[in-house]
Amino acid sequence: MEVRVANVRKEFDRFAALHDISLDIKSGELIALLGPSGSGKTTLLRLIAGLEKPTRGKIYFGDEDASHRSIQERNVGFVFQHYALFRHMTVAENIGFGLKVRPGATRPTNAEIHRRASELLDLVQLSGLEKRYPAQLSGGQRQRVALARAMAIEPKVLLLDEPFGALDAQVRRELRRWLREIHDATGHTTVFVTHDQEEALELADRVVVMSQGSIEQVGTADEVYDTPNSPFVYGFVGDSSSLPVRIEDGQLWITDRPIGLAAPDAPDGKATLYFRPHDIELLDGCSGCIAGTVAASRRVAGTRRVELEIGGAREMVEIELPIEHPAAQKSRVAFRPRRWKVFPAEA
Ligand SMILES: Nc1ncnc2c1ncn2[C@@H]1O[C@H](COP(=O)(O)OP(=O)(O)OP(=O)(O)O)[C@@H](O)[C@H]1O
Repeated sequence: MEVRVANVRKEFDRFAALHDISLDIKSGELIALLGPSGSGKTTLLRLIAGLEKPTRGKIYFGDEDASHRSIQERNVGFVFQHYALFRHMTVAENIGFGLKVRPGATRPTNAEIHRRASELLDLVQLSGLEKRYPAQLSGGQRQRVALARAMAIEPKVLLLDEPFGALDAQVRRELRRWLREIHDATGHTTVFVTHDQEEALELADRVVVMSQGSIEQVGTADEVYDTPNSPFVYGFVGDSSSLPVRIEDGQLWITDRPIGLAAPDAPDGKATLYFRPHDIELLDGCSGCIAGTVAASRRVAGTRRVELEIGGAREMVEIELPIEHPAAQKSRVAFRPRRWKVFPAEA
């Protein structure tokens, strides 16, 4: 089911948690809402679910305006961070619950509910555990059951609010891969909330980067990582380095030197250059590049982070080199970023 969020604003006591958000989610897509705490991810998810009503704007399910439909009428499946399984019900009963409480004629027979629960247990790779109670499962297993329960009602949309947030890093990574496989097998339109950029980039067809109640950028993992469209996205999705520069006639300068980068469309004046610390080309000589003195260097996992003091500008910038790269030992390093962007300097 395609979902369209059209100019949605959400206020709580006049505080705007979401400012006029628009987002088109395609049928069968796996979308990650990514942003820091308080950016509005959960509010957007709850609006799509029907757990909140927009202050302004509309939410469409297909062609239908669903803004005032209840969560049951929207037929969405929801999984929360903290396993909301019924403690006194077995795994199979938990999974079948949504079907069992369906009214009258729409309620499947017990045999059908049983069959559906078995199918879903197979899908989430928990066959054999149907008679266990939630307390007898690991955290990761409980979240698989929660997902099976959400899928049992054949939802039009699956909404997952940090479903792996309470689990340790390794289980999270396993479940992440597993969720992607389940999604590819079932094709549910899925919206996934996370504040973990690695999770969003690995899992989602498209990532929606949110900040302070607004959408900063929507794109595939590659688009959001390789071509961030704001300083916020540079900083939040992956590592970034920045340097104050000046633009004159479309050329970038640091103090009295042009650095060999052209931004013909940028207005003259102060600006900030952003790039990824690893996405650079080291140069031997330097007429038209960025040059600096190695001030510090440290090992970070499989790479070496080198802090350069940029001549004259008294600015520090960080680049990333292979661990044993000789340039890290040299006192002078010259480089040019491969992919970069300039944004007007903040006033
Ligand atoms: N029911 C509410 N009443 C008042 N303010 C709320 C309510 N729900 C959310 N907010 C506020 O709206 C803003 C967005 O909250 P939201 O929970 O959507 O953020 P989030 O990005 O999901 O954060 P987190 O990652 O911490 O869950 C926050 O400033 C929050 O305090």
